[in-house]
Amino acid sequence: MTSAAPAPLAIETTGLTKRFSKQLAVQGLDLAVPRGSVFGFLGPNGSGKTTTIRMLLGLTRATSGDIRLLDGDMPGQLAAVLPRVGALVEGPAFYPFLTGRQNLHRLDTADRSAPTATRSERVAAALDRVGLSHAADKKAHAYSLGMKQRLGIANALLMPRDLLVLDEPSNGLDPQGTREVRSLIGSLADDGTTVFVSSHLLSEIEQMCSHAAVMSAGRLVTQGTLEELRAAGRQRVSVTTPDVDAALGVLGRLGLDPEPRGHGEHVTGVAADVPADGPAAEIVAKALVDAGVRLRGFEVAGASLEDRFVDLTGEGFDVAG
Ligand SMILES: Nc1ncnc2c1ncn2[C@@H]1O[C@H](COP(=O)(O)OP(=O)(O)OP(=O)(O)O)[C@@H](O)[C@H]1O
Repeated sequence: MTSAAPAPLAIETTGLTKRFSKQLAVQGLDLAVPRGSVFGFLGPNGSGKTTTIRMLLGLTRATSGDIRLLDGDMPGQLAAVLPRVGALVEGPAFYPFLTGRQNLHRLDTADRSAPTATRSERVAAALDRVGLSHAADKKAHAYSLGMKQRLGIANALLMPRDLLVLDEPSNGLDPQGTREVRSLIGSLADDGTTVFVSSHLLSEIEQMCSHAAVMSAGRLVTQGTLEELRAAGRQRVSVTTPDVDAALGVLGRLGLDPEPRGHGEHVTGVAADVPADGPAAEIVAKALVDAGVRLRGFEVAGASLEDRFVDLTGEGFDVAG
């Protein structure tokens, strides 16, 4: 599934495939990342996310398929495209006995497209952007993991970027570090930068992304806006009412297959699964009310992305933040 409105794409891959000697790590990937989106690249460990990101950035060659990054072909137009892309992949190596600021100066020196004259200013701005100004002159070995990760993101922000590619930016972080990184990503997107962020945590993607793609065993199983992905799943409607027979009749007439909730004399209502193309919850509620069914409770459940993804991949996802 792709986004309904054909927006200009920041990343587009066609049939992208990577084979390691015996193993197909990525198979026929057609990825469409709209500009301005915060795009979550979700999948369990080993599903091919890092391999895909490495191909996108020209760090490894695709076995077959095409990549367009910011309208340039990769890796053909790598030299023109990469200065517009900030990346955090496998965490940059920092010198522990240099300060955060000194580390960024060093990394900026290595970037030939980065003007020397503005270096100090840009380093200070990047540290400020990630909330590390107060720790700029502390040695990197004294940084927490979350601070190191933010320093890595600051490195990606030393130059103005149209696209940020972040591979598992909150991997290994405690909940506080995870929150810091998450809110930082939200604020980057507010500036209009497209952010492509991988994670194996569904909750993280749900909290910060506008779009997502799901990988399973090297294949893309779905992509789209979070609303599209949610809407494509089944839901379960549960009604609490004393008018059980009437409610069963109404739901049946809507094409659903309702069943009573509760046992014997303790039937408290009815419930029914609503398929993705079934009536919307508000239609069900209105039909019940119009038919004079007295509602004590009306719940819609199962509209979670987790259910949807488990349906699609047959795998559970880590949901903990
Ligand atoms: N250099 C390599 N040589 C051989 N196999 C590899 C290599 N790199 C990755 N793989 C394999 O390709 C598959 C996809 O790995 P990849 O690292 O892309 O997954 P991932 O979704 O990023 O997982 P993780 O979150 O654990 O990094 C895995 O089965 C992995 O073992």
